Amino acid sequence: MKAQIVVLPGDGIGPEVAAAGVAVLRQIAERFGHQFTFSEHAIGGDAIDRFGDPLPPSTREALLAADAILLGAVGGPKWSDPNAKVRPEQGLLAMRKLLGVFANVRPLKLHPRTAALSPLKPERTQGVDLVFIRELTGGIYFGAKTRSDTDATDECRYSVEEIERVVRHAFELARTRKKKVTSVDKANVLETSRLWRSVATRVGAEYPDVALEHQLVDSMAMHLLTRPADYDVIVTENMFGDILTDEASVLAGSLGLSPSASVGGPGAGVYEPIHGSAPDIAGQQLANPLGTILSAAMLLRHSLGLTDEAAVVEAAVDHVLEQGNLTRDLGGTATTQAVTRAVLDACHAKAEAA
Ligand SMILES: NC(=O)C1=CN([C@@H]2O[C@H](COP(=O)(O)OP(=O)(O)OC[C@H]3O[C@@H](n4cnc5c(N)ncnc54)[C@H](O)[C@@H]3O)[C@@H](O)[C@H]2O)C=CC1
Ligand SMILES: CC(C)CC(=O)C(=O)O
Ligand SMILES: [Mg+2]
Repeated sequence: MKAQIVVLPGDGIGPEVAAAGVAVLRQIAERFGHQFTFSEHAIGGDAIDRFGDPLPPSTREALLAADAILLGAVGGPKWSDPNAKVRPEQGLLAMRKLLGVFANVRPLKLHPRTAALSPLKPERTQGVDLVFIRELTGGIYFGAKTRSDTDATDECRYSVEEIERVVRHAFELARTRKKKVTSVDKANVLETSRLWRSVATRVGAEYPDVALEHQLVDSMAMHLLTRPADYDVIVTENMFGDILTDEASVLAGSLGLSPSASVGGPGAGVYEPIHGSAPDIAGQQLANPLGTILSAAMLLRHSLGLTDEAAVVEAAVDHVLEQGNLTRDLGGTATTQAVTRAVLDACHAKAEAA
């Protein structure tokens, strides 16, 4: 198959992990006889430096013509002055809005070797297999903002349509899994959450085969650490999902292991690790590339329909974890490039065996 893949390396460790994802996709294309074309474009701080715009027109044009998009990460201290007129993260938000990718799918599957690194007792993490569906194009990140010398505001707004489509996405996914949806909100305080809860309840009635429970976000943050194996699909609004998924990544052993797919728009999906640009380790080959490589596997499955190829990549990652070829965040000493090389070797072996 032919596919145009737009690569957005971004800032900090973004280029290091994006290179790992591209290397794996190139090898899969070669091994399985696909023609993937890769084109790199600017986003975030890199784009501010080069074009004065965190999502320049050349990048927008490429995004709209792509079959799939692989992103590293954006942001960093260089562009983080609270008084800066323009910020890298605006490029990321503008891209999500441009593509209409309202459902951010963040799976959390644990590998026994790395789950053992989690601060939780093994009996607590046993059997954890859950997926967050985070609403991605609405809520407080996209509301009107004001700031004066004396105060500031961020508006949080959700329409029924925005809630309904993402909740429906969660129910459809739950039907293919353990048939349970947990809808997370703050309905004891927020009007947007009360609307969220009423829409989730109405949509849930259309799925009598799927159990629906509502959970307040503060206690959800606690339950994720005390009984994570009780959950299947967790659907929530943009900011709550952003925060809960970083928390949940700890159960897997490292934030660097978590992939994501942003889907639901009319065009291409966006695939990126859930972590940020990690300025504290950038440029040192310390970044764990596995979250990005697993995002590349999601790209193969969800945007290109290449399920066998995606399974080869996921099996290769499992093999590398099993072998203990680990970056520093997982207690190892391997570099980003060495772990990527190990995944490429394992992909080769798994594809031969397939
Ligand atoms: N999608 C994106 O592009 C995102 C961008 N950001 C941006 O990233 C910048 C840094 O934000 P932080 O709050 O520090 O979050 P972060 O996710 O970049 O880093 C948090 C901690 O996790 C570690 N870490 C993250 N990814 C890792 C990996 N692959 N391997 C090993 N260790 C890893 C970092 O070294 C750091 O100690 C900010 O400018 C923020 O806005 C944050 C989240 C997502
Ligand atoms: C700019 C932020 C919304 C990025 C982030 O933290 C994320 O998408 O996980
Ligand atoms: Mg985040």
